[in-house]
Amino acid sequence: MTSTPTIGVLALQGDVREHLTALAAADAAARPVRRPEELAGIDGLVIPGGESTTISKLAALFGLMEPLRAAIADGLPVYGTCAGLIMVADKILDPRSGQETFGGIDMIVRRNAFGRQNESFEAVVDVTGIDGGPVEGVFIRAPWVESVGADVEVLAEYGGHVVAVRQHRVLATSFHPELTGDHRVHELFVDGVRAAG
Ligand SMILES: NC(=O)CC[C@H](N)C(=O)O
Repeated sequence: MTSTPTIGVLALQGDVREHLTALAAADAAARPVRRPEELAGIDGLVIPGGESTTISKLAALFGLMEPLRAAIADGLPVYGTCAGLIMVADKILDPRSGQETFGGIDMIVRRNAFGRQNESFEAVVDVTGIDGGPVEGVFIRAPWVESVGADVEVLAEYGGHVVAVRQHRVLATSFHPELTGDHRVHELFVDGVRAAG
């Protein structure tokens, strides 16, 4: 692959523009993806936060559920943030009825785990594989990872809970790094996409 991979941002809901900006800063060619045809030609995909129940519904409506499941199973590198982490989980502990995921990481996640009382906060998180000190994570009604399978790497914990994981080419964080102007998590993902090519 060339040194500038093309990375899609799933544009059904969420911080699409901020992810496009962060990916461009991490030296990727980034573009929104809404329709199954737009999956062609991408080297990786970011799934933004938002509301996982809505993303699940919209993905089904746009005909993206099966193509994306197949692409991930086939090795497409994906980075999911917050609701995006939920979308790449093989299992949700507390799904809404009918809520589905794309899967990709052998883990069980708990939605809204950090609690409604404290719905949104920022915290510094040490992420394995990221140099130069901890990253500032923005947690917005964030999930945590309840348990992981043997092939899943835990990259970060916060408050005793797993908040960043990777399995093969799929990376996921409970927090939003696209809101801070620090692009190191996106760089970690883009480096992984280059290595996969
Ligand atoms: N900021 C977010 O992405 C919130 C995730 C949301 N609580 C969900 O269950 O999908």
